Amino acid sequence: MEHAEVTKGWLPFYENPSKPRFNLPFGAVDAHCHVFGPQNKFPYAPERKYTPCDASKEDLFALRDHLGFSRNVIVQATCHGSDNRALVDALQSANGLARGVATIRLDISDEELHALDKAGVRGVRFNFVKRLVDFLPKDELQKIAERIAPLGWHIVIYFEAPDLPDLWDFFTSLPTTVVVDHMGRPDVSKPVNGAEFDLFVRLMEENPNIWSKVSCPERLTITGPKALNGEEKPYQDVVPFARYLVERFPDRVLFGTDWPHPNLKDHMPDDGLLVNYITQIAPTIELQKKLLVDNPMRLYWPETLK
Ligand SMILES: O=C(O)c1cc(C(=O)O)oc(=O)c1
Repeated sequence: MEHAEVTKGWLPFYENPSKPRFNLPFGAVDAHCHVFGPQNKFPYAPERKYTPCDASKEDLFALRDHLGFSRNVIVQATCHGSDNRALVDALQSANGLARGVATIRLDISDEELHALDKAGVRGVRFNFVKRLVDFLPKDELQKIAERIAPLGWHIVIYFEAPDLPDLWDFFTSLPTTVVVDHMGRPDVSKPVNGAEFDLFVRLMEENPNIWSKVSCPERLTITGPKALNGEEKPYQDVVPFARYLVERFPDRVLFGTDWPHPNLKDHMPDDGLLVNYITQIAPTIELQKKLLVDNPMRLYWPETLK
């Protein structure tokens, strides 16, 4: 099998992250993380826009235990396209402690859809970030939405803030719960009460089916400080945005590490310090429990709550 070279300048995930000072609440879910390959078993998709370092299920589960999470939600990474085999393999190895978000095409058969559901997939991802994917036409996405809705799945959307006005009608027409990746990627140099983030807040305010991941400060930050070298209050420029959403929509927010942090150019965070970041955006025990336990369990393991 041909071995693809890792994209130039690719930053590998942080080795030996520190132990978080923040004790995660019992049953905490890392609701956004990925597995990459390993490519000799699960080759990357021909249409991918980057080739990462492998980041295996074993590495992911070891990180989960080290940081003190109980469960993972593994999101299909764009480098695997709509080939969900690495995701399914990880889900099947997780003893029920992982759920998945897949990427699918409309030509998927009902049998394949049900196999994904059985493996633990509970959602599909629609990606509108130009540097990551060639978009699928919206009418195709609409049809995918109609196929997955009867399974009780939800839709994860990834887009950048300047594209929200154009995508608004599409997003608000979706028939399922909708989860926005990384707060819709606000420009954090703009005010938290400015027009750009106001629009995002309005999206959530007017559409009770729309949730947000308050993840990826390491991606959104401009002035840091970075989660490195023991920094206890990292990414202060992102805090007001995430904290606003956590306090205003406490029952519709999720947090994930985004490990292994694809496409970071500037630095690779120490994941232990990234966990400490959570106390800045969810300052009370009650908010922490909703963000890290109650909300992800309701969305991904509802059967355990009956
Ligand atoms: O911003 C990114 O580069 C990025 C990429 C991917 C992916 O390639 O799936 O997922 C993410 O959550 C974020």
